[in-house]
Amino acid sequence: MSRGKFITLEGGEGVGKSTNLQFITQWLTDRNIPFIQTREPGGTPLAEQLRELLLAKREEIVNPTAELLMVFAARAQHLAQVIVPALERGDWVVCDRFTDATYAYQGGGRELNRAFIEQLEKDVQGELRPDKVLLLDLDPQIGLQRAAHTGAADRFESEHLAFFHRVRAAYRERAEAAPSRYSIVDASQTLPEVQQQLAQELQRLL
Ligand SMILES: Nc1ncnc2c1ncn2[C@@H]1O[C@H](COP(=O)(O)OP(=O)(O)OP(=O)(O)O)[C@@H](O)[C@H]1O
Ligand SMILES: Cc1cn([C@H]2C[C@H](O)[C@@H](COP(=O)(O)O)O2)c(=O)[nH]c1=O
Repeated sequence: MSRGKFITLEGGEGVGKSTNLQFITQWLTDRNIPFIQTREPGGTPLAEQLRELLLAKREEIVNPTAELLMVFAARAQHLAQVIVPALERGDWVVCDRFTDATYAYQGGGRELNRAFIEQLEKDVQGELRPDKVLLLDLDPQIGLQRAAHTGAADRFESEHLAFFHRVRAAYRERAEAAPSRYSIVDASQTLPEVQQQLAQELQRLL
């Protein structure tokens, strides 16, 4: 039994992750590829509770290091309980955000030390990295406008525009540094154009 493929979908707020996750899971279903769909932060009962704590708006200012450690606490649980067993069974894992989001939001957005994130990544994940990161790239101003139609803003969505420009730049920097593992998809295109590119990227993984 060969290990399943690990695919992550990344991008700023309102780039179309939810919409395109449905497309990706339908694409896999149509080809009888066994997969699980999951998300970060989240994916297990404990990690979902940590997600709620992370996303809730609150009076208290959340310390960026505390935020980073909570993200990795949720990830450790998610990896042990869900992601690693699925990959070992031969299932593909389609994950809505993973560690690239940490480099983008906590590294770029919060400006935390990158070496600290790298150390946590090594300690929590060992050698495990996604086989393919699909990065939906969009001007944050457009993304926030799109996201505004999908409900009340959470703690991250309430950040200022400069935060999201740093998030986007950090994502792009990572993707441009490793083009074989990352695919940048221009999310300002029409949905059919975005999905045509996603299908091409998935086809290459077969
Ligand atoms: N390529 C596109 N062009 C125009 N509108 C789009 C496109 N992709 C998605 N949308 C629309 O943008 C809105 C946000 O999309 P979606 O909820 O999929 O994004 P998201 O990245 O999951 O957002 P969030 O992170 O806020 O949940 C939806 O109304 C969706 O229909
Ligand atoms: C994995 C991860 C996520 N975040 C932030 C990014 C988003 O604002 C929320 C998740 O909500 P969404 O429904 O996926 O938009 O969490 C983060 O800051 N760091 C991370 O590692």
